[in-house]
This record gives sequence, structure tokens and C-alpha cells, in this order.
Amino acid sequence: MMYTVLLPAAGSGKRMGAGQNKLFLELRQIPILIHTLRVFEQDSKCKSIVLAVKKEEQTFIEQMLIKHHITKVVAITEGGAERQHSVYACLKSSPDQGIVLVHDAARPFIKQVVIHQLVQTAEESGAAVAAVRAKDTMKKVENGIIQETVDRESLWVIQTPQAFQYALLEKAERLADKDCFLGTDEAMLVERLGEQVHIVESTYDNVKMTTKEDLLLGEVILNKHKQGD
Ligand SMILES: Nc1ccn([C@@H]2O[C@H](COP(=O)(O)OP(=O)(O)OP(=O)(O)O)[C@@H](O)[C@H]2O)c(=O)n1
Ligand SMILES: C[C@](O)(CO)[C@H](O)COP(=O)(O)O
Repeated sequence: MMYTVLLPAAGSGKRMGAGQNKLFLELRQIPILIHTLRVFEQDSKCKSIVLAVKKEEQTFIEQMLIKHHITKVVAITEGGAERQHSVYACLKSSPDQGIVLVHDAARPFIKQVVIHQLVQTAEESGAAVAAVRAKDTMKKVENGIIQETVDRESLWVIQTPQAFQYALLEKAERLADKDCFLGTDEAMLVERLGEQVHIVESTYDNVKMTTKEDLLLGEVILNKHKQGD
């Protein structure tokens, strides 16, 4: 099954503190945004890419796409104040009403095998998200005091990509927008409709480039991938 990927890239990178959109920072001389785009450019099952960007960054990004031979971007739309708004803007520009995959442009290390499993699961069941098992002991804390230890067996750390049948995501985004509900991922919007969202086990190296430490980790992951891992 072919899919379209929606890539929100209109953030500010405040936690990275680089004074610019963190997606323009380079890992091995290639911008993070291009590392992410290359995954989908090279995936024969990806038919198109829709990007949400800041208006003032659009020309720069268009030049970047040409320089790095990225050909699958079919629409570039203006992002919104929050990530969710940027994803919704992408969805409205999607030429494809089959399976859509939402992926943070800030996660450059996603593996094709995980993407394909997500697409297949979403095709069969409607919605699927990438996730890894929680590794640490997890506790609920209020005012600095532990309230309880949460059973780790049932806890997963949620990532992107998140894959959906178009009609389901469209309904979830539309209703969230109408209700002014803001979620931190798309699964939350679908969950509030009472629909099931399936987990696809991902890898711990699908990290989101969020703070400076992640850049060091990113270089290590790139080296690991270069050695065929
Ligand atoms: N209004 C926004 C906010 C975020 N994003 C995108 O959503 C992804 C995940 O967001 P996050 O890691 O939070 O990025 P930033 O918002 O850039 O970072 P910060 O929260 O530290 O400012 C990134 O690819 C980012 O560009 C977006 O398109 N529009
Ligand atoms: C969507 C996400 O990447 C899943 O882990 C995450 O929720 C984005 O959150 P952020 O607050 O924008 O970092």
C-alpha cells in the first residue's frame, strides 16, 4: 500500500536554543530536515510528501529541496502556532485520501520497516502509532511527592510516525479544531473519538532532535546506521 507523509516542519526549536529552526542544523554536513526527507524520498511506497513550514522560511526550504534533489514534495503549506495546527494544515493540502502518515520532521532516524508496518496496520485497522516500551521505573508524582509506582508493563513511549486512514484523521482533526482541543500527538485526537489506535513497536534510536544533547546522540546513530545497523 502506498502512502502520503505529512511532515510538520514549522517549529521554532526553542528547547534546542540554536536561535534558528533546529531542522536547519546539520548532522554530518546535512540539515536534519533533509535527513528526514531522504527517508521518504528513498521509500518506493511513499508517493508524496506534504510539508508545513513557516512563511518566512518557505523560500529557503524550497532552495534546500532543489539542492538536495528532493522530488516528492507535492505541497508546501503554512504551519500554525502549534504542531497540531501545522499537521492539520498539511492534511488539508494532502492530494491523497488513502493512508496518511504524520511524522515529525525532527525525527530523522525512522526505519522503513517500521513505516511499512504502520501503513499496513493502519490499512487494516484505521490507526497505528510507533512506540517503544518504557525502560525506566515510572512513578506518578504530585508536588514533588511520589503518589504511586505505575506498572511499567503497560507503559509505552509514543513516537511518530503515526499512520491513519485519511477519513479518520480528517474527522479527528476537524472535531479537535471545533472543540479547541489541543493534543500533543494525533493519536490523542483519534482516541477522543473512541476509536482504537494500535501500537507498532519502533526503535529507541527514532529520537526527536529536541535539545542539544540529541545532536550528539544523532551523530552516534548516523555512524551506527552507516555501519549497516
Ligand atoms: N507550530 C509548530 C510546532 C512544531 N512543528 C513541528 O513539529 C515537530 C515536533 O515538534 P517539536 O520537536 O516540539 O519542535 P519545535 O516546536 O521546533 O521545538 P520546541 O517545542 O522546542 O520549540 C517538529 O518537526 C516541528 O518543526 C510545527 O510544524 N509547527
Ligand atoms: C508527537 C510526538 O513526537 C510524540 O512523541 C510528541 O508528542 C511531540 O511533542 P512535542 O511537545 O511537540 O515535543
